[in-house]
Amino acid sequence: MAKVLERQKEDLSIVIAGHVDHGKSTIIGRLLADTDSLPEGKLQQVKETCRRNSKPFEYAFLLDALKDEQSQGITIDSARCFFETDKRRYIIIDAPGHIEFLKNMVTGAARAEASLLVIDADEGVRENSRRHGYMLSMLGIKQVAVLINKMDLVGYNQQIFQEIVEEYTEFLHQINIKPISFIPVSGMRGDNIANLSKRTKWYQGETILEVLDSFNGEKLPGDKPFRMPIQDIYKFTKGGDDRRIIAGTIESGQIKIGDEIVFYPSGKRGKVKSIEAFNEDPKESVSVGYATGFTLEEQIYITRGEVATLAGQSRPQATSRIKVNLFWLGKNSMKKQKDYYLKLGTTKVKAKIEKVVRVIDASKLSQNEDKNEIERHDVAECILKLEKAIAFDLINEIAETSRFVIIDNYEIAGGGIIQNALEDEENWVSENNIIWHEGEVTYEDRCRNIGQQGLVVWFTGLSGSGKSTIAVEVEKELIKQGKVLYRLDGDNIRYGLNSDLGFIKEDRDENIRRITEVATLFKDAGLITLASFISPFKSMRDFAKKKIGEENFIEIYVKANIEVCVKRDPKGLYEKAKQGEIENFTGISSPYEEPEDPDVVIDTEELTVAESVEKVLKLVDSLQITVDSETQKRHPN
Ligand SMILES: Nc1ncnc2c1ncn2[C@@H]1O[C@H](COP(=O)(O)OS(=O)(=O)O)[C@@H](OP(=O)(O)O)[C@H]1O
Ligand SMILES: Nc1ncnc2c1ncn2[C@@H]1O[C@H](COP(=O)(O)OP(=O)(O)O)[C@@H](O)[C@H]1O
Repeated sequence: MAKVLERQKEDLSIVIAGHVDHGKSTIIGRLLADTDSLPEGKLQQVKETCRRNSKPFEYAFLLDALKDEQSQGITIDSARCFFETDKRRYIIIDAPGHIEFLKNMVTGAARAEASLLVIDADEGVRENSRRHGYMLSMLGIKQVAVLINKMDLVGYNQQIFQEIVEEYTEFLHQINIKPISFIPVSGMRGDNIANLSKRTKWYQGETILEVLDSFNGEKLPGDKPFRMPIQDIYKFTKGGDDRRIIAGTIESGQIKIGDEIVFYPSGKRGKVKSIEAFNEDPKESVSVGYATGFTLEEQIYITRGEVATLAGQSRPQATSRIKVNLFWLGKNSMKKQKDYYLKLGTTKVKAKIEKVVRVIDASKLSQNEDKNEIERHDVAECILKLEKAIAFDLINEIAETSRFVIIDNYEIAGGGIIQNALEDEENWVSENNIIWHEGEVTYEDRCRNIGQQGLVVWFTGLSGSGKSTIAVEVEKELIKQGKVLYRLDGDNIRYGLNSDLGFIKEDRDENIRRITEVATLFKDAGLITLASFISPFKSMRDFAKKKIGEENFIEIYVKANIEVCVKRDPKGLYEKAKQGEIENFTGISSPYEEPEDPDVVIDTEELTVAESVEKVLKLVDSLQITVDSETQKRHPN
């Protein structure tokens, strides 16, 4: 588990951004030097090196010199450095690559609460001065100070300063940012960084350090509703210790023992039994910023990616259709139809563009409503369709649980914020006034009653590959183990429930849809369902997995070559199909789409029936969390 954060003096993370060569590194070097945050002798050492190489000393060199030093507490990793004023400790995040910055903002590794935007007085407002402003505004960083740097190059001319102030203020106004101040500075000469400069007598404002100290720090814990994205569940089952610690980092709010937690999107609930801290005594309460864990009175099954919230406080949104504002930094444009991953908090789901509403040029602020793809450096408003519902907040409510990144081919390629939660189109039932009637007995009650969790083991494969043979044997073994289960088989279901369906694609899809509904109900009853169907189409297998729930679903590909299946031909059907007596026969005259990423592949040409069965049982065993019989309840509360 992540170490609990040590917190003494207040921390404030600031992102520093600006066009290349506008002087970010020099300003950072100055800030470190002027606040005595450099290691003993470092300044002298760098000056000495410059002298030896007959190079004029620059404060920017300090950053390079510090990059290698990891031990001093104030040194720099490639993107961050630290310094202190009397008021607090600052973490300066340099945002050169942006992707890294984006990742840090979204994962919480380094989350900026304010920003310094640097503009070169000599060059004036450049494309990136505007783009970076836009990006920060979008990510919800509203505390901004603008540093007009290199004033020495323009003779400390107030007129030039004023013109830039006017031009940039107008731009920032359009993107909803009201800068706290504009400061005329020279990183090179140290004007208005830690001390007011005599060279800008016309400037009546504050130094950079004073402005930093005037930024608001993070909101007090408890100001906002509790949010903790679940990172992991740690199970201890040895030596009488049967705790299940639900771990994560608290993004906002606080909890205490006895509080009722509601997890989203599942809606599951439980009461906090204990609060755990790594290498520390258990605590009574814990608040924002801590990596922590808690246990619950109830044994409920939740997974990474859910968001823990407090009952009675405002709830997060949960849907699989969202309207977002995103900016794209990927080499390849973001396109409709293509699958991406969206990562928000600890959840990661497949995402597709449903609609590009408009594309905005972040520098010129021009808009285009006819584009169908999002190019590098574009900002876009679009509707995303996610593979399943996720929990999140809107940017104005809780920014931390509203920011996301988009992953394209394993790399972060864009990011943004969620503007709106949209109705799930699949939710036609609500439009037809059909409302699921929740009884008072919960899924957890049912599971406790029979001492197991609901699980669907889905066997897919060609006719004759061995699905039924294996499922029948697995069923016998699980019954011996005392499990409560039911086996659903292609032929049996088509015997009654689906006797109206044939083998054209539409009928096969409807077959699997109905079976999925049945399996979902069985799962909800706490049963183990062994489902063996050819289920030749990936889209319907994915549908089953999504509907039943990934954590309660195992996909097993029972694999055997078509030639082998034809040879086995246990029911003589291949022979008939070849003679043209059966139409649309899978593998002969109808396709079978092989699973791309099943939980397990059972190659029945290689394994014996007994070996196949053992493989399945092992997997079922590793996933089935047996509910403790002592806590079994015959009746729910
Ligand atoms: N045209 C055609 N294609 C495939 N299978 C056929 C066909 N006609 C009848 N059968 C018999 O039906 C069983 C498959 O039913 P499923 O419900 O599993 O099929 S599907 O998932 O809807 O594709 C299948 O059972 P298994 O051999 O156990 O797979 C066959 O016995
Ligand atoms: N390792 C194996 N696993 C399962 N079945 C096997 C295996 N090796 C041979 N077989 C034979 O293959 C046939 C599979 O038929 P069946 O289980 O009805 O397939 P399906 O349900 O996939 O149509 C049976 O006759 C079975 O005895």
